[in-house]
Amino acid sequence: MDIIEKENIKLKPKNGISDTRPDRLVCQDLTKIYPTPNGDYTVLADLELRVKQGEFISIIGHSGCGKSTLLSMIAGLNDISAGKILVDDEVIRGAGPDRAVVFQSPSLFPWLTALQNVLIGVKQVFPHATKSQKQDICKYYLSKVGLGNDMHKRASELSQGMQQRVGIARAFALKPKVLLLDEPFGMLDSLTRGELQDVLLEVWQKEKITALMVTHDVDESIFLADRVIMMTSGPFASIGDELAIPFERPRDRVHVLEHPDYYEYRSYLMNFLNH
Ligand SMILES: Nc1ncnc2c1ncn2[C@@H]1O[C@H](COP(=O)(O)OP(=O)(O)OP(=O)(O)O)[C@@H](O)[C@H]1O
Repeated sequence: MDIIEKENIKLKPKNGISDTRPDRLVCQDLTKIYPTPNGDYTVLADLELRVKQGEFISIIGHSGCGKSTLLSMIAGLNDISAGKILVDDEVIRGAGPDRAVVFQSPSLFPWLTALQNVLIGVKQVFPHATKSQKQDICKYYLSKVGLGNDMHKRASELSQGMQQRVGIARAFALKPKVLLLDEPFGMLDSLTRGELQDVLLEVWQKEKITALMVTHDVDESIFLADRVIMMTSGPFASIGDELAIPFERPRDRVHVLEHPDYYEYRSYLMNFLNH
């Protein structure tokens, strides 16, 4: 028996922990076909995924396997070729405020302040709230991400890390049912990346929004998630395996790194990616 098999046997029972929370998000037989000049390209085929209310999922897989395609279909920004996506048992049709997205680059309006940038979405999602209620929602989340003193600065005056903090505040301020994060820290230096992972976890811990995050970083996937989903390589990609991460919450980076099971989880994921 080689090391991988041993690790599989040790880890599998932990994946069997029963979770009685209802499903928030379900992908059924999800297929995505892109037409290309050389014919149809089936990126995802018959993908099945169930995510519980309040669960934090990380999605890892090789470059080009279809992670962003999956996320953009859940966001309603990319057509579904076959199958369906349900949020709280209702089939989604296009984008909606119940699903907020944080992209790698937050695409803020540079001439508007951080507060004004967050307000744009809040005005659309809460049209009946008073002006001060809308402002309070934005200020609350901007403070939560550490921009309490910088919310009146124009986006063009903010560092990349600060802009991504605005992106996170903007997503949470919409009070979505599902938060979709597509490599949100991919462009940041490792120190800022760690800081924003902590910020994200802190706000998520309070709000318990169902979250799906695409990442290339195995350590990030473990630190943040309740469950890491491993996608097979495309074409015809789907979910190849999954790993439950039962570390207690709230999580502390040092405790997670020192946990006796940490390197077992890490090598399980690395083995998947390397085979
Ligand atoms: N609009 C499109 N038309 C045709 N092919 C596309 C289109 N968008 C993506 N693809 C292809 O679909 C595949 C999956 O792309 P996707 O961006 O979803 O992968 P990914 O896993 O997120 O990649 P990465 O990790 O590098 O960001 C790739 O082969 C890509 O070239």
